[in-house]
Amino acid sequence: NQNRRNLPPGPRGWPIVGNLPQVAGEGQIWRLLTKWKYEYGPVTYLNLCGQDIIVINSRPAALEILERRSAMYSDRPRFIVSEYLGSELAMPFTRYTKAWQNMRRATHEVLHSQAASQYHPVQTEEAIILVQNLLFDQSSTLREKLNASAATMLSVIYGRKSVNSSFLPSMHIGKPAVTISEAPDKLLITSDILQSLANIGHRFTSSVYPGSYLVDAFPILDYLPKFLAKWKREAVRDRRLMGEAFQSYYEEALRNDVNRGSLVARLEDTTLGSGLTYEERWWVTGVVSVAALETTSTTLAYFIFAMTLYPRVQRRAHEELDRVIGRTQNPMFSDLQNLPYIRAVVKEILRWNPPLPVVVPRIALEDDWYENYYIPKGTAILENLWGMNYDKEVYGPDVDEFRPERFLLETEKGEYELKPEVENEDGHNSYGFGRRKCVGKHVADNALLIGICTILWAVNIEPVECKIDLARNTLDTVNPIPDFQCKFTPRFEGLESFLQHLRDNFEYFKQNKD
Ligand code: HEM
Repeated sequence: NQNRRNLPPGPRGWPIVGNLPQVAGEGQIWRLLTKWKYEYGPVTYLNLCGQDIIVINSRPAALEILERRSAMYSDRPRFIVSEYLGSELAMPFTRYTKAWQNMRRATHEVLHSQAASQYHPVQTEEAIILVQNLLFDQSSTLREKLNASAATMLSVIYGRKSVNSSFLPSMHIGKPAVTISEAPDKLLITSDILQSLANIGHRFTSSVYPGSYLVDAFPILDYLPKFLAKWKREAVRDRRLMGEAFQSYYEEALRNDVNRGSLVARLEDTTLGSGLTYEERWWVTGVVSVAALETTSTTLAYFIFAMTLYPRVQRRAHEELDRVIGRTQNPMFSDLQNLPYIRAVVKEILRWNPPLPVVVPRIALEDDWYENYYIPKGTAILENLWGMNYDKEVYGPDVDEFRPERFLLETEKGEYELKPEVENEDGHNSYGFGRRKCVGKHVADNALLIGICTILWAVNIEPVECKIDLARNTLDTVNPIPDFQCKFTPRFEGLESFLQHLRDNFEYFKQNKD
């Protein structure tokens, strides 16, 4: 094919295996892809054992290919192990099918920007609970506290009563025996739903990591019978475990949600779930919970980490909060319009350390051209969101720095306002592009805005002298959680009783007591 002479540039590969040796075993692949971006440009060509891959490294290329031509680029390629795990039921991994459309429609219905504002009250209350836990709860780890806060979404999906009755970590006896990072490829389902959902997420995302399974490079290996293929046995077993877990969460929610407001109840009681089979309904609710949980809690962890590294940013945020909100009331969603610095902090966190630096690839459904480059039909298209967020031409030479001011203009009074071009735009690329763009984006933004604002309003975050380990080489498409220590202290006297007073008057808390 003459056109193949016009494939985008990329690193030279080996005969037969192509670029596999360069990418296989390379943890945090987005850093390597971003290094190549500076050598080869906005689109890079790779070949993994004959599979064409084009990496999209720039926002203009992503907008042109994934948004303007989205009809041609919304399908996912086939990953054999992921298929055995149940990808056809797991929305972020599903092919571009009628079933995906029905799942997307049902989830969009409860997550679009106006629907998302219904959750403001519970997100505001959850932010207060998080602050209380950060300051005064010595019994759980930082990660557990952040996960519990991100689990607000579970109450939307499964109903508040279900979440309160059994899902929150404080209700569980003992800690899970194995943590996520110790066993990413062995699925562990425990009585702790938050831990189990995180483990399910890692099982899927690590199964699509480039080069992680030989069978995806050499599909002929799929003909091996189960007794000769450990990966197949494990994937079949894990699919069963996930299905059983999702089904039990779903059915427990159906029993407990007497108010019938949860996504689960709406899927059963209204036309929302009409295009979905019973099995698809418990999978979609389970998988959306997975997608919501760790992305949000990892972003909160990076926020706290950034505050330990950049006290100057924390000081400026405190100044803005003292000026706009004061200390006699807690932040509300209606305050955010007057808090440009806080809004810039949230944008900068998502730019600086996106929880998903690369995304499950798409596939080109037809032969196509981008600028003068040829994209053959069947090419896997990989979004390098990290590379886009670290684009020096867009964000300046200091892309490694955490600097919210890049989204701000300073006024004559020495205050800040958001640059007009980011007032209604994300300013980063971390939610992806086109028809598969994150469906939970509005809920996620709201949780981060009110969570980060409330933490900064109430708490001083200081580093504790320790070795920070950011170099872990997980073979996964998700950003590893920073491992660090810090100290939280109240920002003003009387905070403890003020928080308790707020909590005593919560709707959420009252229902909790019923
Ligand atoms: C900071 C938080 C979050 C980030 C950075 C994030 C990012 C992303 C990204 C990059 C994708 C893939 C987009 C693509 O293929 O181009 C995605 C997909 C998805 N996200 Fe999120 N997400 C977040 C939170 C959430 C939340 C809170 C929910 C649910 C309430 C959610 C539900 C989903 C679902 C269901 C998909 C699959 C969409 C599809 O394939 O149609 N996410 N997310």
